[in-house]
Amino acid sequence: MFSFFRKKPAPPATVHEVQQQPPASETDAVPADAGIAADVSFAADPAVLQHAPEPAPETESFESAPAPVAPVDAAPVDAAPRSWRDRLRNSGFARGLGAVFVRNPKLDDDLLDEIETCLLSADVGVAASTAVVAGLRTRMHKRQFADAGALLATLRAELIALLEPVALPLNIETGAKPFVVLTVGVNGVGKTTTIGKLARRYLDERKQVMLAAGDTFRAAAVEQLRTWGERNGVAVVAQGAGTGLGADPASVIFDALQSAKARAVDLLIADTAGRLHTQSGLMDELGKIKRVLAKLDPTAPHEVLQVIDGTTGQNAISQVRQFQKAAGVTGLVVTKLDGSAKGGVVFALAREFGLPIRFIGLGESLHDLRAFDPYAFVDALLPESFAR
Ligand SMILES: Nc1nc2c(ncn2[C@@H]2O[C@H](COP(=O)(O)OP(=O)(O)OP(=O)(O)O)[C@@H](O)[C@H]2O)c(=O)[nH]1
Repeated sequence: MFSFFRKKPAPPATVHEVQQQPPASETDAVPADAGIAADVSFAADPAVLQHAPEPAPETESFESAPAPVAPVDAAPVDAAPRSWRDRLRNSGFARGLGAVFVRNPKLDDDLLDEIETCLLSADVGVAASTAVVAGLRTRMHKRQFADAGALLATLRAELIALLEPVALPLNIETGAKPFVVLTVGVNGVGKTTTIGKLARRYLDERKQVMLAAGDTFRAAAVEQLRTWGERNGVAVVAQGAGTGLGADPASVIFDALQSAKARAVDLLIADTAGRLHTQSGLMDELGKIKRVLAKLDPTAPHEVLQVIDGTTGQNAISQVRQFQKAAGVTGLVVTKLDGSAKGGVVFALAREFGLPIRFIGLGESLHDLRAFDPYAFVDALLPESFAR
């Protein structure tokens, strides 16, 4: 079904494989002439050569077998989005606070201790939990709450106030063309899946999107992006030979930016391999990717988006600290908040770093990557009767 082309450009330039399939139902979402399979040529460029040690593969074209279905493709595209509350139903936060308030408890220090325990066990973190409960305690001692309901209303307001400063949407309309998003994070947090969902979101906004398969460590990640790209009409730049494994990620992403610029793409989203924040060599590689991108566009990447697994708990804090140091993180995505008892990490991150939380992942469907909305998030976590 899908045609793959392996090209042998003028040596010794890198060979990257690029495919574009017009989407079955949205041909107009991506202009026909946006396809880059037919004319991609990677002319020898000193900057490319400097970062491209891979030998060029033989020229070859063949019909591929259907690619394996990646999770993001398997997700029903047009399934009706489920509510935040529905998605966060398993949150320990919601259950814990619900249990505390359901019996209309007495306004006393024990109640505040119970609330603090709920916040701590949902991974809100010591600093944020203590600050929130201390504020409630002061007001309670000043007799500012008529009943438990009034206290809960203030708790809601305090939690929203913690999150509001970080609820800053990702704005790709900055004049940068393309706007470059470099996606980073530890292994398995949901980077590749998030990229597929993000690409879909911006395709739906009629943006021309390109993906760079900079995860040259995990074959499935490259396949996942390729499959996704083929089915949605999004060009994917990857190392040309088969899996693309072992290629220099900086080189792949550099070439992707070059292609994206040549084709006036609006948004380039680059995947990177998962790495432990404690692996200093791999962390340094992110710095190299940024330096190489800056050779083509001194303002790129325009967003370094760190994906955090919302079930990670407080370890998320040290992850962000290390990635911020190595890659200058400018925004966060917190995934897997569905099915997590620990959604409180969002508050801990907000308080600790003040970094924009761009999106949160509430499930595996394409609709489940939501722009971060602190009101909807907090109301989904609090007992239903108190949500505004
Ligand atoms: N429930 C749930 N699962 C998610 C969410 N986001 C991602 N996942 C799942 O998390 C798993 C890992 O996702 P990947 O996108 O492969 O993770 P990755 O960060 O690219 O992995 P590495 O390349 O190994 O670093 C997949 O099974 C995804 O479907 C989410 O918001 N909710």
